[in-house]
Amino acid sequence: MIKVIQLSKQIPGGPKVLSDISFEVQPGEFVAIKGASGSGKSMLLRCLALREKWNSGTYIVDGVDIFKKGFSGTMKVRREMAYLEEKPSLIPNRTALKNVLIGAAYQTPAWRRVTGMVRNDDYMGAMDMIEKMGLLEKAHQKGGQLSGGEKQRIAVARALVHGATTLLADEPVSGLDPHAAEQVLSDLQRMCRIQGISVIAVMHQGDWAERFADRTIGLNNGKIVLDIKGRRMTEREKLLL
Ligand SMILES: Nc1ncnc2c1ncn2[C@@H]1O[C@H](COP(=O)(O)OP(=O)(O)OP(=O)(O)O)[C@@H](O)[C@H]1O
Repeated sequence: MIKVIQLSKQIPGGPKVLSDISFEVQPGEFVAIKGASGSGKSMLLRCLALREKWNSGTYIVDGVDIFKKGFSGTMKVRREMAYLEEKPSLIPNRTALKNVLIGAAYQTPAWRRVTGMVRNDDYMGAMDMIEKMGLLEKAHQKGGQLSGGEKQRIAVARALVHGATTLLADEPVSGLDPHAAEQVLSDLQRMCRIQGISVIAVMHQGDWAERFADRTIGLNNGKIVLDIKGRRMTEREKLLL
């Protein structure tokens, strides 16, 4: 379980972009973050991934107080929380499989990377993730030859290949056509339901959040103004974003 208590973030010498953010996310929950442009959605994800320093707040992951643990807390977040940036890129002339294996590169000794030899375990793990994203038949196709939706699904496989339990995804369907977006989101939904992976995704456009997420957290001006579970947003609530 992830627990965020009173997270605040101020840009050095600039504005406060997140104020008193508190929420919990259960294993297997699919949480959508919504809010107008500039409301702090990407900043919130980057803070959860520890890509941005928090000014204040408490961060508890599986019962571990991350900031109290220092370096080992940071390593826990790096291990357990996979971050998928908006429009991730694949290496176009490498296969989908190689692109996923690169996701595990920091766990691979330099000599293996130089010789290009891949551990059987890594190979199996990468193929397993590609299969979970429904793309086994594309594993040996070059990254540059995949469609936008397939690239995104391979990027999800690459982000999760080290065994992360949470995916932090910034606009995972931006720029995709509706069919591809639907496939990406239903894969993510399946991962939550079957494998208990938690997904926290910025999904501001359209009604994707309502259709695929279990819960919607709404931000306005760096503050949580909505936290809705198991139902659609009312028209009045939409006006708060
Ligand atoms: N490095 C920075 N320096 C100054 N201001 C920043 C920086 N990063 C973010 N901000 C500001 O923080 C606020 C929140 O930014 P953030 O990128 O989280 O917004 P967002 O809700 O994701 O917007 P969008 O939907 O347009 O991507 C914005 O006002 C932005 O200008």
